[in-house]
Amino acid sequence: MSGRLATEYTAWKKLQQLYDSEKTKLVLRDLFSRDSERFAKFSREYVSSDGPSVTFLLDFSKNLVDENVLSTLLELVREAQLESYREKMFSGEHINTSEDRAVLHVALRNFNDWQIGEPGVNDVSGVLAHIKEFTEAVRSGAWKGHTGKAINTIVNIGIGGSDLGPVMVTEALKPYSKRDLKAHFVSNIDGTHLAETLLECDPETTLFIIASKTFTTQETITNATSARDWFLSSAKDKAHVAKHFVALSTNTKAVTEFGISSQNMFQFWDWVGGRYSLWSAIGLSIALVIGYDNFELLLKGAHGMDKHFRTAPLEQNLPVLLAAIGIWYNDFYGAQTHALLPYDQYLHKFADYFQQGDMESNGKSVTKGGQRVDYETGPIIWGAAGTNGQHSFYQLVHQGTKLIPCDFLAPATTHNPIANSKHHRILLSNFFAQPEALAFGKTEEEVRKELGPNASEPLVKSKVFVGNRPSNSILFPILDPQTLGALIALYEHKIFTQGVIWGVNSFDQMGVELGKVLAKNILSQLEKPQDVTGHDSSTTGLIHYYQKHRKE
Ligand SMILES: O=P(O)(O)OC[C@H]1O[C@@](O)(CO)[C@@H](O)[C@@H]1O
Repeated sequence: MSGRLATEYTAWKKLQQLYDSEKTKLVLRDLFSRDSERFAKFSREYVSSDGPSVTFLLDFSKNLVDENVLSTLLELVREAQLESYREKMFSGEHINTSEDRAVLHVALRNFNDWQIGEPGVNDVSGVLAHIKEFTEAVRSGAWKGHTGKAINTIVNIGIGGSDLGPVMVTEALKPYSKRDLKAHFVSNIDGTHLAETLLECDPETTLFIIASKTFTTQETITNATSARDWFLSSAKDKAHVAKHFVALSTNTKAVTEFGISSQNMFQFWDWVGGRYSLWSAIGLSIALVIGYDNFELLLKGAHGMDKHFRTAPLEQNLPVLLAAIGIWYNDFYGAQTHALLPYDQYLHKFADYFQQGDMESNGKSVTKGGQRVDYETGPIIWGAAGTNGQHSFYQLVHQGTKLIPCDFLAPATTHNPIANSKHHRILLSNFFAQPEALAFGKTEEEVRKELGPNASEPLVKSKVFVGNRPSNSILFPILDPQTLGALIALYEHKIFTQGVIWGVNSFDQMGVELGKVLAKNILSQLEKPQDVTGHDSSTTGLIHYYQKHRKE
């Protein structure tokens, strides 16, 4: 049962023994040379069961596993009762125990496929209808600003899950965007973010979207207030706010107190986690940019993956396979990070998105049962689009002292086949080559043969690639809304599965609270040096230096 210490599982102990006894034998050069069927055995093609067609290939053969390791990892998944916990999630049980909430982002893309009893679930379709109606009005020009002009600019003001999902998806699906509708995303409290954005905006043709689940987040409310002040400095009449401000929130009271009417509010519910909210009203900016129909394809692509995750046998279950293999490195090989490396410029925000998605979910050290873990939990998620990463951090990934499991993702077909797709062929040649280099490296013998007999020993040694560095490769036909939806859901369910095994609550975020409280206290002390009390000498010294050197 989840909430237990993972190290208590029998399968965990077996995995430790396997690691200790088999590690030196799990060498990819040997595993591949011994088994010509390895790729066939350790790759799966995903094909959506219904809804919009989605297919992609997951090749996990370049991982440091054999059949025995993989089956033992799946034993661990079973012993942690993943399947039972998965059903609790899908059925709306309050598995977010610290906040007594259900976890039902799957209900946002369910299209009434499954009956779920949680209050609000039956209102999802109504909110989607409101999103459809509103986005079509704005995109068609029917929605007019206070001087009668159509909207040509949207500014989403939100942070964390109220920003990262819309940013990542609107970047990823730019080929589907309405190019004459400019989208901006303001998240940082740093005045620079809003100031620089407003330079691009005309108050007569700009729509502000205030995105905040709680509608209390200091950065967002401060930015929203300043944006409203900026707007009113030219529009003057507060009545005009209604044509240029909408809100996305669970907090109707706070929205109306801010001055946005409930008619201009798109509601969602407490069972939507911030980092799982792009499928909800938080996705309004996405639907404005790519159109409601494509937004619906995004949701339906995710729903197809939900059905796969809910029903596929563990051996065929892609989120479970990714989760299990990730735990093998994180908890037995000592890997501290996991790299997401999309070979698609449109996915350049993919890793950023899952920094919150994964690290805010599983960056925990206490189980749901209140025990401090004695094992590693959530990995550090990072990454960048290929091939840029190859000219930045791949040196360390290939020849550094750290094991960094990598996920490579790529579309077989580009949206931009310039130069007769020459660019795409070069991109994909790297997508294929990097995992090969990481897995199989280059031996000292191969280096000597290449450099000849006169090469110095240090030079030879510096050119050896030890290899045996693991990766997953995900290859899909083209990056369209439904495929993106399925890929995001794939990783969401991977994160869920790992959280169940580690016994942590993947759906609260207590760790973000202390900093906020301390900052509020310091904010009240920034005026004068004598105001600064109750801190260590470092914090006090820093604040005094700031007070001495600030100009404003
Ligand atoms: O949507 P909101 O309520 O403004 O929260 C924004 C973000 O702040 C948090 O750090 C929680 O405080 C993230 O979990 C959340 O996505």
